[in-house]
Amino acid sequence: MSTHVYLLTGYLGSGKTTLLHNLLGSLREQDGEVVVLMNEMGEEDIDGEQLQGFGFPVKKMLDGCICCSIRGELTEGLKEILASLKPDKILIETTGVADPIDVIDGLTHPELYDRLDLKGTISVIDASRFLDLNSRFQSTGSLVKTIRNQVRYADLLLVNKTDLTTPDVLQKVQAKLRELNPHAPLYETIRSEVDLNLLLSVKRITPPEREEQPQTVSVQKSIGRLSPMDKIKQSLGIKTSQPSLYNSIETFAYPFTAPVDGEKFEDFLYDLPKNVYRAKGYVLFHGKKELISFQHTDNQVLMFPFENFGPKMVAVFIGEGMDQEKIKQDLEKCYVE
Ligand SMILES: Nc1nc2c(ncn2[C@@H]2O[C@H](COP(=O)(O)OP(=O)(O)OP(=O)(O)O)[C@@H](O)[C@H]2O)c(=O)[nH]1
Repeated sequence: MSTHVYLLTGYLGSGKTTLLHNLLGSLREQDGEVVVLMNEMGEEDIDGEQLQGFGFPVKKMLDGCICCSIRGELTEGLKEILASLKPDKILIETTGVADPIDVIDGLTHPELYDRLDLKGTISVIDASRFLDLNSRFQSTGSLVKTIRNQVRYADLLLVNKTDLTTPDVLQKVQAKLRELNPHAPLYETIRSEVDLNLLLSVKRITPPEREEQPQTVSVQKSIGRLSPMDKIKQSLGIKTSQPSLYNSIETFAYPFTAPVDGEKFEDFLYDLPKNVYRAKGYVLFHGKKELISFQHTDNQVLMFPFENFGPKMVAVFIGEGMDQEKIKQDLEKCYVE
């Protein structure tokens, strides 16, 4: 029997890890082996630390983006998981800037094709930022395709963070999502809370249901038949040699050398330039004992005490064209003199 695979996608900070938390919490009460495969951009793993403790193996790929190591790490990782753990389900959380098509490429590697059954792609959308990201990236052209593909190729859409938006904006978000993907079931959520059974019964949307894509499919005429990977691409209506848009995204990690002033650090996060899409990590505030886990997306800063076993004090930044030196200098001003 093949292993069921669920792909969790969505832009940076949309709520994928929160969804994994919820899913693992519910799956713990059911039978069957579950393995989580996640990748974290940058050198440090922040989300993985927070997923420990559910009793399921969490396999991490830290070395860059899932889509760039598709024939290497993802394939090798999956092969290893299948051989050693023989799970019933694999949940894959992709980095927020992965194009689901690239990941589907990896899953359709010839050696894995028969052993994995991709049940569907679940896309988490940050309702409070979707319209802004869509128009902002449209003007730069850099990530808009990835963001749209995360919607377009989803088999189920979770419109998350509805608590941070108004009914009016929500309606516009839904209209835009429906334009991109008229068929996927769509659920509004807060903190990615949704009935587990709805997620697990996700079904791949088959080609006739998909909107016609403007791109033409380049069939391998010389061979006369399509490889499994190209079949998937064809079914998705895309070219077989689509370049990844990932290249323009960069990450860096900054290890803290001492505790910081809490207020200065909060200001630092709020003042981060717009081209820093995400910052997250663990930090110690001067005079306090407990570690603080922080999360930053462009309109939100969240901090909470973190009592798990001791992760390193580190900040990870994800963005485009970031002035790393300036960010590090600003961060160092947060140390207590
Ligand atoms: N207000 C609010 N916050 C949320 C909601 N869902 C998630 N969050 C918070 O948003 C932040 C980002 O959520 P994550 O689940 O880490 O998002 P992600 O998509 O895994 O982020 P990346 O790993 O960077 O791609 C966290 O601090 C969450 O607690 C929501 O519905 N409402």
